[in-house]
Amino acid sequence: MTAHPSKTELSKTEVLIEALPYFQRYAGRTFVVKYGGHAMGDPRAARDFAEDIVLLKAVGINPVVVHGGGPQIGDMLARLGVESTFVDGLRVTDEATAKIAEMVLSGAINKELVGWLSSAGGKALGLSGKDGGLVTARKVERTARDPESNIESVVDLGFVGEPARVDTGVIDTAVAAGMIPVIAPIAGGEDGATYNINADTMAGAIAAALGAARLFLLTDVAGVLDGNGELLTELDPTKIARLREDGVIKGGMVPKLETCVAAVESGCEAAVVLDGRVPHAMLLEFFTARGAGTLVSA
Ligand SMILES: Nc1ncnc2c1ncn2[C@@H]1O[C@H](COP(=O)(O)OP(=O)(O)O)[C@@H](O)[C@H]1O
Ligand SMILES: CC(=O)N[C@@H](CCC(=O)OP(=O)(O)O)C(=O)O
Repeated sequence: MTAHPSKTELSKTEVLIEALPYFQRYAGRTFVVKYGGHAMGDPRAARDFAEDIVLLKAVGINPVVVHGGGPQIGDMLARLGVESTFVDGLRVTDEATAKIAEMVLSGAINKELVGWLSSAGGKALGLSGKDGGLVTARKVERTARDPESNIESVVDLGFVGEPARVDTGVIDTAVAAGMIPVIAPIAGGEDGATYNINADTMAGAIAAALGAARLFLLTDVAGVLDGNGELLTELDPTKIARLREDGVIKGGMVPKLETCVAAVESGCEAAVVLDGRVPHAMLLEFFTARGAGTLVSA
């Protein structure tokens, strides 16, 4: 006699069948996933994240992970008695801070993530922008206008960089060998200095260079919130500019949304800001019709 599947078993198959068109449509495409330092705190969430990435790889999508580590750099600087200041979500970085940022990002966090992915059954390759000439940085130039005198002056952020050139050769080689690249947002400049790059900016530049189909930014909020704390489920570049002018988008959300806009304007189908603390947030967003977080499209 044939045993009939239970209701639970059937609902499991429904989930897989619901995901089938997505597997088919995106097999062979690249997803860049940025894992923010704030989302990394919880080991359970980290394990779920690693499983999601390994599952993407298993269904034929090529995930490329770029990680942050802002809070972890902050903890290390505090332990060493060094203070940090931020301008528009960017850490003002002197030479000593750049060394510590490299140690925390390329050393501790990068290897921790590689470890989680290996435990989930993936083959991960830890890199920074320096490896294989992946990213060449240039110094970030920022100006600020004094509200009283209306005079504009240059704000020196020190060794804060942005990607000037991206050579994806090392990523292509890793992906061809079945590996998952895991990238720390540190790069060398033409001047030989080490630059600290905001991880969202790094992820956006890599997504553009790879022609990624999706950019996911995993953080510690449900997505982009309006002035009343309500989730904004869909945004475009015009709406984002308005929210920024109104002061609704501040701090760490500024580089995140600048990155989303740059990504969708350079051909990425969509960028999504998601809550990385929610179990399997990325799979839910991508493989089900329900969606989660804030979807940015052109
Ligand atoms: N409109 C907004 N909606 C949601 N978060 C916002 C908004 N404006 C500012 N933020 C801040 O941005 C933070 C996310 O950026 P950040 O701290 O850099 O995270 P991560 O380490 O994940 O990159 C949120 O925790 C929140 O404090
Ligand atoms: C220039 C700059 O601000 N660099 C960041 C790099 C890490 C980062 O971006 O981490 P999150 O994604 O966790 O915020 C920093 O020093 O904090």
